[in-house]
Amino acid sequence: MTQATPTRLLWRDVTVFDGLATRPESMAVIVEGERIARLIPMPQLDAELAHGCRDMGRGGVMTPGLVDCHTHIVFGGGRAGEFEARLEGASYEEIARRGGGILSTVAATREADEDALFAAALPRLEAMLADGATTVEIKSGYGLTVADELKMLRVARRLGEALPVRVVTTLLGAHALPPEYRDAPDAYIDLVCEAMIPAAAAEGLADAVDVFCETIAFSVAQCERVFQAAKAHGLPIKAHAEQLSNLGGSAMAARHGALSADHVEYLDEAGVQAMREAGSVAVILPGAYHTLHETQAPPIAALRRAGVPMAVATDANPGSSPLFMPTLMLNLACTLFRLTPSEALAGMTAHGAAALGLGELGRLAEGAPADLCVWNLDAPAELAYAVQPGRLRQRVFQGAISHDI
Ligand SMILES: N=CN[C@@H](CCC(=O)O)C(=O)O
Ligand SMILES: [Zn+2]
Repeated sequence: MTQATPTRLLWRDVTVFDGLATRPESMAVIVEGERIARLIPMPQLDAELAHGCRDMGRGGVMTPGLVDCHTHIVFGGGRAGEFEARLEGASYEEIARRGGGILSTVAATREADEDALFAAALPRLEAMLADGATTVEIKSGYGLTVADELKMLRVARRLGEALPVRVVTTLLGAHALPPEYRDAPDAYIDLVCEAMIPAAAAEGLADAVDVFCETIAFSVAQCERVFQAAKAHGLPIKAHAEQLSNLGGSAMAARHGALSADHVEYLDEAGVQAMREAGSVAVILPGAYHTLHETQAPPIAALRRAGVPMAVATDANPGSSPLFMPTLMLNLACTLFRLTPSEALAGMTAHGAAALGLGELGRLAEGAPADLCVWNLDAPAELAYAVQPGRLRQRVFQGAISHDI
């Protein structure tokens, strides 16, 4: 429930995960307007500091608002049939090659108008907010015509206006080859570069440009052309890469200064080093790995050794990750990929923000934006340890309380 927010809000005795690590002491936190004004050990909280503050309660765990840096939550239709087909033995790639998978969502998304897409996506986004998200990236990629890609991006922008959340939009025109270009993939890339990117940039609808670099999608050379066009329009870039095979898309993306390479199950040492040198974030997507029953995990130890920041996201989409719960991903990142709870939480706060080029977000620090969550927990690790809805006590977005139980 949204409430009128006074200027100064005070929490006492909270355990703080600051976006990178848990603070060792019990803290007091004061929010003033849209910023965190004070973040201090409890003993330093005196009557003068507390004066005039609204008491927001005592105890619990405070984290930055969760940053889900990779989602596809605007789409038409559903893919339960494909889920069944996979359980009967078909692979994700086979389904894609026979025109199902992403292309079946493309057909349903083209059919739907903006209002229908908005109405379908709204509860998905609401579920993420109820689980602590304050920033959610949303990709296009199920339209694959100029008009339908822009339609998806407009819906994403509308979602950000309708709910107390920061929506970051990404143009993913190079997600799959649409049927009408079946024999002319380079001509489709021409369309992405010469029409889609300029139109999205002109209307201010895209905050970044993404590609799917994979044998069932686009080659490294084709993705590189998309990146050149994006950069010519001043848009940051990112890539779905090394999900099902090792094509070298992550290294190419890194050479172009990509914000992130996402999935990266098949990333090799050269790719890790290219990402390290470029400062690209590796976005780990355990939901797709889990749903597709993949067997090759991302090279977590190599990424850790190289100091490549690892983000964690839902990849919420109708096919490979129909999972709309950010905190579930914290658990899966730990259980499937052996991230520590602290690494997983950093992946959905500080590093998730970095993967979007929003370095100021995802941190609890004096002067940082007041996007934060208070959880009914004793320790931050519990967020990754158990999968349990309803633990969110308070959610503050841009200094305003948007959830308070
Ligand atoms: N890998 C490509 N794209 C999406 C899947 C989208 C879909 O299957 O609809 C992903 O991130 O997993
Ligand atoms: Zn994706």
